Amino acid sequence: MTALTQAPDRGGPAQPLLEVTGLVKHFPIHGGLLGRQVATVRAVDGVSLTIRKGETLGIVGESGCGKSTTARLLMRLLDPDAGEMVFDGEQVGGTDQTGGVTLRDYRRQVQMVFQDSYASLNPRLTIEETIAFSPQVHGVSGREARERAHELLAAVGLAPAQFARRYPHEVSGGQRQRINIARALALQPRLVILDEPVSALDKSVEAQVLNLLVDLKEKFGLTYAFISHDLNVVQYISDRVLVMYLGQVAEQGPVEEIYERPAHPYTRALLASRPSMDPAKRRTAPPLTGDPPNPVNPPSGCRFRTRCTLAEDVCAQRVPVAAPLSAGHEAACHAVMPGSGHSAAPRIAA
Ligand SMILES: Nc1ncnc2c1ncn2[C@@H]1O[C@H](COP(=O)(O)OP(=O)(O)OP(=O)(O)O)[C@@H](O)[C@H]1O
Repeated sequence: MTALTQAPDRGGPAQPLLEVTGLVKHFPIHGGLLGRQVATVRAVDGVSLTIRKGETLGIVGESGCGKSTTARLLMRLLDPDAGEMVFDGEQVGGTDQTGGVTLRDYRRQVQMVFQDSYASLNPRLTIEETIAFSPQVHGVSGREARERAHELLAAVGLAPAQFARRYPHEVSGGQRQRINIARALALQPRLVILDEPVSALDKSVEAQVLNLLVDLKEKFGLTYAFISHDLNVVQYISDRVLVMYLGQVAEQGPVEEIYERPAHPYTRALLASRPSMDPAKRRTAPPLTGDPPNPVNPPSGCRFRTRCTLAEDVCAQRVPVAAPLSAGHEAACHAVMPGSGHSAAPRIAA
């Protein structure tokens, strides 16, 4: 048995693997003849989250709410403007002097799978070369890296004898996404960030790839952050769910809590807007209307207030903080925050 088929001891499921506090990423917009900065897109604006060992954290929200920017920050493909990241108890971005995990080591332990399976593969490399590339960069011998590539091809359901020598354009979209997954696992990561990994696939292929991801997580002892705008897919795959709105966290909690007892009006509206065959799952709240505001100039106070049926004066005046609702479930909404001044808020006992 080789190292790849043996899941290393990664600790109990409740321990945090990645803890992120106050993550911020603003993009400057330049314009005019002199190319001066004319505006700032507040793509991610104070996101805090925890991904526990062995779990899948689903991240949902409408287009433009900052999911992909969050994914790139978690992967450290982008540098945050502010915020702290702690990976398995160690500060991310440390040096020999400061201690902590170096970015190079972090980027080995955290890998990413993107939506566009074709764009993320080099068309000039065979599938075997594609998967073996990163291990070789990290000092694994050519022979061992090729063996690892074949083992991973088999693990993602592609017969090595049939696929190893082919090029990305010679396989289907679903097979290409399997290759991307194999490539992401080649450095034996602990955390895999999946950014809309099944959104470009047909429904039947989508189900196969989702089941494959579930199997691989078990087999290799992985932890996932799963980003998607598809609430049904996120419900299927996640243990916990984080709902983003306009660069911030609206609500987070265990998957059953979020889907059965959503507290934030945004989560309720999102769920009411999703396509469902089950009438009981439809229209539990008014569905979403309109588009999210521009993240260059977000509304004051609660960012959702301009689309919220519960909005009151306090929602424009104060930024809501996350209110704890039940174990691990919290929502940033004045209407659920005891003593917030919102007419629907629980009263604080004297
Ligand atoms: N490099 C960039 N420069 C300027 N603005 C950016 C940049 N990248 C993202 N944005 C903006 O940041 C906001 C968040 O974008 P992001 O792609 O993270 O959202 P998303 O939730 O992943 O959306 P989608 O589901 O459409 O991919 C958007 O308004 C987007 O236009």
